[in-house]
Amino acid sequence: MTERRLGQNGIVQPLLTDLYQITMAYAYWKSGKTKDYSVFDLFFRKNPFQGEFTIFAGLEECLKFLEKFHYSISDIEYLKQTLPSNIEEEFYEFLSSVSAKDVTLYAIAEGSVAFPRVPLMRVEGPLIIVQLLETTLLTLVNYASLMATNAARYRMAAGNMKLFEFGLRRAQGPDGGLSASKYSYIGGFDGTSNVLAGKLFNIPVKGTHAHAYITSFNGFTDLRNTKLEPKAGGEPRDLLQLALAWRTDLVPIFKVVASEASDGEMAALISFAIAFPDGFMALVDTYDVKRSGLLNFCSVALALNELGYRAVGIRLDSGDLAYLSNVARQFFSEISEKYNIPWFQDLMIMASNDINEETILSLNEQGHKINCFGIGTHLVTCQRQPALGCVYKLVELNDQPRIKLSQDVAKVTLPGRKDAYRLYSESGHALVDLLQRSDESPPAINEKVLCRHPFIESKRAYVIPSRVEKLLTVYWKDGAICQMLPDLQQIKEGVQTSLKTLRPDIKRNLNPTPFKVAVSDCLYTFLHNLWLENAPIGELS
Ligand SMILES: Nc1ncnc2c1ncn2[C@@H]1O[C@H](COP(=O)(O)OP(=O)(O)OP(=O)(O)O)[C@@H](O)[C@H]1O
Ligand SMILES: O=P(O)(O)OC[C@H]1O[C@H](OP(=O)(O)OP(=O)(O)O)[C@H](O)[C@@H]1O
Ligand SMILES: O=C(O)c1cccnc1
Ligand SMILES: [Mg+2]
Repeated sequence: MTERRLGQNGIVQPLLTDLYQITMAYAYWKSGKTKDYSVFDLFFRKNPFQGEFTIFAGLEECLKFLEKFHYSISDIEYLKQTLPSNIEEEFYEFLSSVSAKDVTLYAIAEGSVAFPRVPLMRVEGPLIIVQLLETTLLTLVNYASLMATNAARYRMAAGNMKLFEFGLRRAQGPDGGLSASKYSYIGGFDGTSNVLAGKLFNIPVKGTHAHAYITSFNGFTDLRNTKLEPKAGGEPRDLLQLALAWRTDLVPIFKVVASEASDGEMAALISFAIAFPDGFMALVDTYDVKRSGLLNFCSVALALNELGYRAVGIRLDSGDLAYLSNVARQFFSEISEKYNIPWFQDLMIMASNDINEETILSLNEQGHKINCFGIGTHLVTCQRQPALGCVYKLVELNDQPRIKLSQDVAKVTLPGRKDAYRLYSESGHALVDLLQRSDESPPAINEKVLCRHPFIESKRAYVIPSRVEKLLTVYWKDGAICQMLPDLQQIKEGVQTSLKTLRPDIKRNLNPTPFKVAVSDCLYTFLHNLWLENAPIGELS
């Protein structure tokens, strides 16, 4: 079967929802609302991480959910036991017959940048069914988009450095861990340590070793085998003897006493190099990076080189990562020059240990020689902002607009069935996202269009777009996915392409400029008239 099917999350099913969706379904059904036709918008109100953009993700999983949206016999049995006993039997018959065949779902492209208030999805269809989808769609979009956004921010901070996601052990459970691996890859990571994610989503898997591996060796007597066949074939050589000879040679470069270096660590590195002579990567901070780890690593790497193998690099997991990376690179360069081994100066220096976006930016400022990060906790738990506040709001019922009022203007919903367009400048930058009523004609290239702030009357601007992109397109109709879906790799590339359309000031880390989201003149008037119609006039006394 395709990867996409393999990747399907087994626990995503109709009962993965809030009870109130099902109790509302019964009350809707009881009050004869089975034929009512609804339009819901799924959107967020604020970008996460004090940023001014969000990456939309999770669409494919939503579509897979619609494909199998059906209450099984055991689901119905469970609901019968759980809901009050007065619920009529016919409701359960109705519930066992529901599917998403009468639902139509429009969405923006998965991996695209998105902004507050612009629907990520517009879901239309029978009120009861579309309401029943709320929680599941939200849970599929919220974390996925948050994670992809977090990863995209790390990618921007890290530039061309390699980024690996190491978060499974710290993630919000197995499902959170799996989603984190998938959506951090989409957002810009190069791979994951999560083997199941690698298998399910075809993501590159990578890894080094833990401190336990190093500390499990006490000394050379723990080594049962020290022989390694040269890469080109021939008689196996004693890697330990070769490495020890190199260690003696290197002592003057490292300006340490050979006895300071740990023999247990050296033994661990020898055994790992024998197991993976072509992929030798060493954790060097177990005892002392400068006095032991780097010296032992370089000795083993040079011994491997004698046998025709190229070591990969080191991992630093504690201490001052900027300083230690500079020290390591300096040694690698000296060795490269002294022994005329050009690639030695380019060995990989991976850093890990509680890295977050700010750490990467700070390391960049300080100057460092790291070219790869392994990132877990902060990335997968989105520690800086643990949830994206996507909501799902009714905007139209039976062709009548619906509005949700609030004391907080930011929470007032934009009523009616709407379309969204992204207007671009001649240079290719996105200028504004424009929301219009669906029956308005779309903005046209090279024609002036009035873009209004949804709530502040005086804030408006004319825009003459050089390109107009229709953001919401139909993905699900008549019971089937109706667009070719991009694979993970294409979505990942789409994220970077989409981010390139944003001006740098919108993407910067500190006090970024908000991207403008506007409404058409027609939607502005419509919204404010409806607001006045629905807002009760109070009486002062
Ligand atoms: N040069 C640096 N600039 C900014 N932050 C750094 C720098 N080097 C390391 N860090 C960060 O500082 C923190 C150091 O954490 P902590 O004090 O727990 O680690 P440690 O003492 O080095 O390691 P451990 O306790 O695992 O031996 C980590 O979050 C790390 O990512
Ligand atoms: O720091 P994170 O971003 O979460 O990255 C993953 C961490 O997981 C491992 O540590 P481990 O679980 O062995 O424990 P430690 O915290 O004591 O290093 C690894 O050495 C990293 O430090
Ligand atoms: O492979 C690694 O180095 C790794 C994997 C998970 C967590 N920490 C490190
Ligand atoms: Mg750690």
